[in-house]
This record gives sequence, structure tokens and C-alpha cells, in this order.
Amino acid sequence: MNLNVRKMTSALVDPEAAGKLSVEHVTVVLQGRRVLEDISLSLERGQIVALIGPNGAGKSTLIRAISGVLTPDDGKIHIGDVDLGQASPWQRARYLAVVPQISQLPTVFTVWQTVLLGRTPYLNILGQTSPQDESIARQALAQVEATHLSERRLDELSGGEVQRVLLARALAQQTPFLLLDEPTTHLDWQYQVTLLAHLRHLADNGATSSFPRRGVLMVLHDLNHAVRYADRVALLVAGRLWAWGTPQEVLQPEVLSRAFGVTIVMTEAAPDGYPLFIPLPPDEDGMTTAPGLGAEQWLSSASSRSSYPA
Ligand SMILES: Nc1ncnc2c1ncn2[C@@H]1O[C@H](COP(=O)(O)OP(=O)(O)OP(=O)(O)O)[C@@H](O)[C@H]1O
Repeated sequence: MNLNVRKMTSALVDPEAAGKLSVEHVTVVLQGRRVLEDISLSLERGQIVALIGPNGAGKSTLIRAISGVLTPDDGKIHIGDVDLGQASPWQRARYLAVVPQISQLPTVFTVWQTVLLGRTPYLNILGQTSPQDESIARQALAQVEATHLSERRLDELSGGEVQRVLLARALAQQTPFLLLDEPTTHLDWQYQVTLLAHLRHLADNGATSSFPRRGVLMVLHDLNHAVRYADRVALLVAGRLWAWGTPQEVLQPEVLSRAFGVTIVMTEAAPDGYPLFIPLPPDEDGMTTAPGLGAEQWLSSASSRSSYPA
């Protein structure tokens, strides 16, 4: 019975036709607190959206609301014409793959079993994986350079290795949209930039020619990654969308300093043409100021000196 329902809902899913994920006026109340309030934003195929904001702002909650782990108290989330609130978990899994924070993981599986779980939405009526599923899982592991870890258990891996395996599972799911909650946490600098460049490639070209242009929504704490890799930035503060737009529009030191409660300066361009964001250490009163300059003066001079590449 259940299997037939699965077959029917699968037939209704057309991820290829899904061009845009829309979050419309979403509010989430947890234990009587409005953790998200009237959030609206969108993610198109081919785009990377960075979700930034201080601890506790609601970033993970928004990822959980979009992925269906929790139900918004108000508002809607659509992919194309599909209302995700009405979609079965099976349908959602054909549209969205999620890379959660590592702390949310079961660790008893091997790497191979974990990546193969990404093929669950495509299993045949007997629940078996096909040679094609296994080939796709192998490719996904190779893409994150983790083939050599296949037989290891997740609880035997370093944080960075687990992060890459989770990305492989999401890639194996072959969905048009990817949601990643702090994907660069635990990764060393080489793997951070490799991962982000790979996500950029997935957004621009897709993993395979048969599945082009993904939409990527990711929580980032490093503003220097957001400025380089995102097409749009959503700044959440205390459950509200403080700013939404291009990196040039949102990543302004005055806005960021107010949002994070620390003086953030934007310095001259790095060799690749992007500005650098640096939080200043607090002084004895707990405030942060630039050495030798008042914060305001520093911020205005930093703004006027900094430029974004075209
Ligand atoms: N199940 C829950 N019940 C009650 N409150 C919750 C629950 N989950 C999260 N919260 C609260 O909701 C707020 C937003 O949490 P969330 O994890 O979305 O923040 P975040 O922006 O992802 O933070 P961080 O950067 O620290 O990961 C926090 O104040 C948190 O304490």
C-alpha cells in the first residue's frame, strides 16, 4: 500500500521543471517564542544564497523549516508550483537535499551506507538500490575526495571528513536545490575553498550535463566566503530579515557591525579583487574600535576605500 503511494507521488515530481524556491512570509514559533518572523526570500537555480547572522538569529531554523523538519506557523514555501507544506517527504527529497550540522548525525553507518542513503528517494519498489544508484553514490564520494573512506564508520572520522561525506550524500540525492547548514565548519582552509568552489560549479554548471544548475542555500559565518561565493545574501538578526540583496548591498560594514554587535571593518581589496572583512577585538569597555581611529571614522574611511570587483 505505502509503496504504491510512493510510486504515485514520485510520478508527480518533476524536479527538472523547478526553477525557483520561494520563502513567503514565514513565521516560526518555538515554545511560545517567535524564532522567525515574516521571512521572505528566494533562491533560483544557478544561484548561491548565503544565510548570515549572529548566533541564535534563526538561520538553522529557517533551513529546518524549508527542509520540512518543522512546519512554519505562518507563511508558505514553494518550489515552482509545488507547495512544500503539502508535499510528501518523498517529494521533498526529490527537490531538496540537506547537509545538516554534524551534531545532528547518527554515527552508526559506514561512509558507503551514508552516501547510499542519498539514493533513498529513487529506490525501486522492493527498496533495493540499482547498479546506477551505486554508480552515482561512487561518483559523489569521488567528487568530495572521500572514496578511500568508504568502509569507515562515521564515528571514526574527523569532523572535516564527516562534512565531506554528508556533502557526498546530498550530491548523490541529485536534487535541484541544496541546503547546507554551516558546511565549512570543521574544514581546513584548503577544503573550505575546494568545497565552496565546487558548490559554485554546481550552481553554474551542475554535477553532470544531465542535471545542470543547482540552487544552493548555505549558512555561513565567514563573511569573506559570503562575499566571494554568494549571489545573494540574507542577513538574519533575532529572527528577522535585516537585509536581503546582493553581497554589495548587504555586506556593508555599518550594517554588519550593528547586526553582530562588534565593529567590523572592510579593508582594501585582496589580490582577487574582493574586500576583506575583519572584526576588531573589544576594548576594555567591551566596545570595539580600530587602533588609532574612532570606529565611525574608521568605518567611513574603510567604506570609501573598499571596492568590489565588477
Ligand atoms: N526546539 C527549540 N525550542 C525552542 N527554541 C529553540 C529550538 N530550537 C532553536 N531554538 C531557539 O531559536 C533561536 C534560533 O536558533 P537557530 O538554531 O535557528 O539559530 P542560528 O542562527 O542557526 O544560530 P547559530 O549561529 O548559533 O547556529 C535560538 O534562540 C534558539 O535557542
